[in-house]
Amino acid sequence: MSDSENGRRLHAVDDGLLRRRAAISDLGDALRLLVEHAAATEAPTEELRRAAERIRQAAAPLGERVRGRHDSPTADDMLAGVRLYNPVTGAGSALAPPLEIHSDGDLSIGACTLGLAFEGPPSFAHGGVSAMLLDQMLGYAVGHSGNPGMTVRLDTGYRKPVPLLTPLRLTAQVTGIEGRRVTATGIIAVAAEPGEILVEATGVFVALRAEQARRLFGQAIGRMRQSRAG
Ligand SMILES: CCCCCCCCCC(=O)SCCNC(=O)CCNC(=O)[C@H](O)C(C)(C)COP(=O)(O)OP(=O)(O)OC[C@H]1O[C@@H](n2cnc3c(N)ncnc32)[C@H](O)[C@@H]1OP(=O)(O)O
Repeated sequence: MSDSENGRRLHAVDDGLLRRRAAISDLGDALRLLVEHAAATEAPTEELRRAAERIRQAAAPLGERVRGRHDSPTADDMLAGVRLYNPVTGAGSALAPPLEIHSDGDLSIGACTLGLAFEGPPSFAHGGVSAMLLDQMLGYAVGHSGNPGMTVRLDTGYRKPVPLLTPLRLTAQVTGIEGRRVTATGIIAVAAEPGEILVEATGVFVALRAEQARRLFGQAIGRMRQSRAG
């Protein structure tokens, strides 16, 4: 194959991948709308039954070709950090708010708004949801520092309840690195009052030894390489 033919082929593959990622995001948006409406609806009982039937019908074709536990989604790029179904940040996930994270120097900054589907105490977020957001924030900061690891400890302090339907600002940063252990801290605040801490967390992350990475993720990485080669 000539260079230009190869270039055209790669370009076509990229276009296909981009279109698939856009479609996954679109489906994610639709699912999140559904989840939020389902948590908030006061529609008549018969409408709930009709909706349940229509949703089952819509889900059926998606279930005809599915991946197994160790297969990466074909649209993901684990090495580049593209994880479309991450339950906190994934654009394709029905469960994700989704939380959007970027870095400003050593500081990781996140933004999201939690809908009624995330309710714990009336009108406020479930405490486990706050812990999930902070685990992701801290993990991102740890990865961004160049020392990615898995959470081995997450301490959360709940100072004030986190309001739903209110833009939130989250921040995180690495505070210490000792051998394989990285410590990070983070907070959740209302975006309009970023100085007032609602929830704070400190996490300890441990870098995997090569044999641990092979034991835990070897099958998934092997399948990802196979599917890329094919
Ligand atoms: C950009 C990408 C963004 C991605 C964000 C993702 C965020 C989400 C991250 C997660 O949620 S990860 C999923 C939840 N975590 C897990 O499932 C991890 C489960 N734990 C394990 O599988 C093992 O603990 C692990 C393989 C990580 C480590 O096992 P080891 O047997 O190597 O640990 P070891 O007991 O030797 O401890 C290593 C170090 O950590 C320390 N350590 C372990 N547990 C600890 C703990 N609980 N608190 C404090 N330190 C702890 C331990 O003292 C030791 O310190 P030293 O090296 O200084 O001796």
